[in-house]
Amino acid sequence: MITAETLHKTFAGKGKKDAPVVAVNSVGFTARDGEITGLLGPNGAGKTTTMRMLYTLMQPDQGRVLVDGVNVADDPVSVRRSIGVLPDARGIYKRLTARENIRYFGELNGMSAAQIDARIAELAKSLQMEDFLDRQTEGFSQGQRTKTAIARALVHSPKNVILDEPTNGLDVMTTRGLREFLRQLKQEGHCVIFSSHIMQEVSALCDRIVIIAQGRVMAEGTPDELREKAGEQNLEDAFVRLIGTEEGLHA
Ligand SMILES: Nc1ncnc2c1ncn2[C@@H]1O[C@H](COP(=O)(O)OP(=O)(O)OP(=O)(O)O)[C@@H](O)[C@H]1O
Repeated sequence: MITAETLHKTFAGKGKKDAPVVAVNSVGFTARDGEITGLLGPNGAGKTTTMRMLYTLMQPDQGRVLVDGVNVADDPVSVRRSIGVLPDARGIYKRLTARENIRYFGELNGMSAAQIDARIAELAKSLQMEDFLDRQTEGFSQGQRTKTAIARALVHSPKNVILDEPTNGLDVMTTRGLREFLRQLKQEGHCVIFSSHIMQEVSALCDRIVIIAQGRVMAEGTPDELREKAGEQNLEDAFVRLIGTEEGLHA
């Protein structure tokens, strides 16, 4: 379970005249185990910055993050072991094959060679990576890179999974496969958080949705709760009403 409490993050403006950018302004929500929680918001809403604070890459100016009850600021090392992260910059090593990229992370997490091999076989099957698993990743398509980065994030079977725009740039079939995979993680009891600016993506997958715009949580709840809150039958109309603009909510 991941809880964000009143997170704030402001970036200093660059250049003499630039004002500071308030990227995240009092964001709070809880992502439960066995559920998929979606952070939905237009470009620049603060999703990536929020996620970076969840996965210990960035420290909030105010507020705190609890992962399974542990304050990230108190024990970032143990928290990192219990989370798997697909960062916005996928950052896979291009000289290594997909298998070597995944294996390296397994080693960093203290897994044995046999454990790593078994886990890679499982992930490669679920993510349909078998055809390119032993190719060097230089020249990989965006979908192949994303799958490699997801497998690498999950090699140590982390309880909590944080994915920044996982379906960005993926084709329809790959997206469907990935959705199935995320549902499988949920069924296994993992806590899954992912971000997206595509309303249809979030509504197809999420148990709970946190709508973020201009660094703030505009609304939060199940799709039904959001429809009720907005007084709209149609989820898309509900989003538009809650966010106050249609900008950025479409594919
Ligand atoms: N390192 C940084 N320095 C300065 N400003 C930043 C930095 N990182 C983010 N920002 C600003 O903070 C705001 C929120 O950015 P963020 O990347 O969190 O949004 P996002 O919701 O993930 O957007 P997108 O959907 O476009 O990826 C933006 O105005 C962005 O320009």
